[in-house]
Amino acid sequence: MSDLNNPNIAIRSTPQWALKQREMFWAPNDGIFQPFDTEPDALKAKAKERLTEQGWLYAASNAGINWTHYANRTAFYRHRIIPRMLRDTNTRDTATTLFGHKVSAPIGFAPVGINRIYHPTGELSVAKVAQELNLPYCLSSAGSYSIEAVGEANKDGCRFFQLYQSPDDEQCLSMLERAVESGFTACILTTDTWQLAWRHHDVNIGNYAFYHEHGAGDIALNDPVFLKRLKEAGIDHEKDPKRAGQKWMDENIWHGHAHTWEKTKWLIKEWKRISGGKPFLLKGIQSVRDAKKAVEIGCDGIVVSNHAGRQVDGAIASLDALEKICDAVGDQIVITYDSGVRTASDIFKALALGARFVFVGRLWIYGLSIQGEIGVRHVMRALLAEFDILVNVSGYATLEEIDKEAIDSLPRVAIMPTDAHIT
Ligand SMILES: Cc1cc2nc3c(=O)[nH]c(=O)nc-3n(C[C@H](O)[C@H](O)[C@H](O)COP(=O)(O)O)c2cc1C
Ligand SMILES: O=C(O)C(=O)c1ccccc1
Repeated sequence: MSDLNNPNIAIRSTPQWALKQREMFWAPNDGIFQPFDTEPDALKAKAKERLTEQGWLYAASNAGINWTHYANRTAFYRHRIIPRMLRDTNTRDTATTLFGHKVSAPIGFAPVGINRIYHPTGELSVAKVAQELNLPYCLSSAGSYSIEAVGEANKDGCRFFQLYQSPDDEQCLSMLERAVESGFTACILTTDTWQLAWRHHDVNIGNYAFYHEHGAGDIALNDPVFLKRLKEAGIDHEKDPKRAGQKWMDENIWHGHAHTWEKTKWLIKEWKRISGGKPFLLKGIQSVRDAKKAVEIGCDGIVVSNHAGRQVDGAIASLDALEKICDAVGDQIVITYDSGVRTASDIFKALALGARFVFVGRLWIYGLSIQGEIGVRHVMRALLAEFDILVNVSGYATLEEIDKEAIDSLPRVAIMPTDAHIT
C-alpha cells in the first residue's frame, strides 16, 4: 500500500497521486473549493486572479519588452529530448547530491525577495515545503521573514543564503553570521542586480513594495547592525516603516555601488572563515569569461542565470549561455541553472546541456500566490512527479544518463516575438 501523503512514494503512482491531489483541493474539508491545475499557464492565470495588481506585476514583470524572457523560453523549445526504448527504468532514481546534501531531485527553490507580497506566510511556507520535499531552499537577503525564523521553518532541510552584498562591510558580515548561525550551508552572491532594471510595468505604477507597505522586512529589522544604522540616522522604524524600508533597500540591496572581482575575493575569504569552509556560489553568470573568473577566484559553484529576464533585456538566453559555459568549465566547478523553467522537460534539457542542478522561481511563486503553503506544495510535488514520469517514459534510469546525446539541438534561429505581453 503506498502512502499517498508521502511525496517520495506518491510521485511514483500517478493516477492515485492525481486523485489524492484532487481530493485535497476539491474536498470541502476547509471550505476551499479550489480547482487546482498543474499546467504552468493555468497556474499563472490563477495567480494573477488572486494577487493585487501590484503583486501580480511585481512577480510577472521582466526588463524592457520581455525579449530576454522570450529568449529564455525559445531556447528550451530549440532542444528536443530523444526518448530511449526497451530499457528498465523501474529502478530509476532522481535523487542526487548537491554540495554533500542528498536531495530528492536536481530541483531547488530559487531565491525570491519579499514573499509576503504573495502570501502572508511568505518564506515560512516555502521553506517548510522545501524541507518536506527534501529539496534545497534559497532564502533571498531581501526576504520578508527573518533569517532565524526561516531557518527554523526549514528545520533540518538543505538551505542556502542568497546575498545582495551591502557595501557596508559590517552589515554584510552580520548577515552572513546570522545565516551560518541559522543553519544555511552555502552563500550565493547575486551579481546581476546591484540596481533594478527598467521594468516598464513596475515603473509605470511606481511598484516598489519595500518603499510602501512591506518596508524593510524582518530580515533587516532583526539585524543588530541595521538597527544600529537606523538609530544613527535617527529613524524609528516603528513610527516610520517606509523610511526604514527605503534605507534598507537603497543602502544594502540596490545601492548601485561598484562590486568587483577583487571585492568578491574578500567576500569568499570572509564567508569561508565565518562558515568554516562552506560553499560559495556566484549567481547571474552568463559568459564563459566570467565563469572562468569564478573558477579562478575560488568559487565552488555558479548559477547560470539571467534573473528570469528581469535585468538585461536583449541579453542572451540563459540556456544558450549554459551550453557554452558547461563546455568550457563544466569539469572545474559546480554549474547550476535557472531562468525560464516551467516544465519537467525544461529541467531535463538543462541537465542534458551540463547543469548539475536546476532552480525554479516563478512556478513556486504562482503556487504561493494561489494558496500559500498548500499551493507551493502542490506546484512542487506536481513538478517532481512530472519529472519522475518524464524520466521514466523517455527511458532514462539515472541522471548521469541525461547527457548531450539525450537531446537533439535545432539550429538557433531568431524568432521575433509578436507581442510584448507580460509573462
Ligand atoms: C518576483 C521575483 C523576485 C526575485 N527576487 C530575487 C532575489 O531577491 N534575489 C535573487 O538573487 N534573485 C531573485 N529573483 C530571481 C530568481 O532567483 C531566479 O533567478 C529566477 O526567478 C528564475 O527564473 P524563473 O522565475 O523563470 O524560474 C527574483 C525573481 C522574481 C520573479
Ligand atoms: O525583483 C527582483 O528581481 C529581485 O531580485 C528582488 C530583490 C529584492 C526584493 C524583491 C525582489
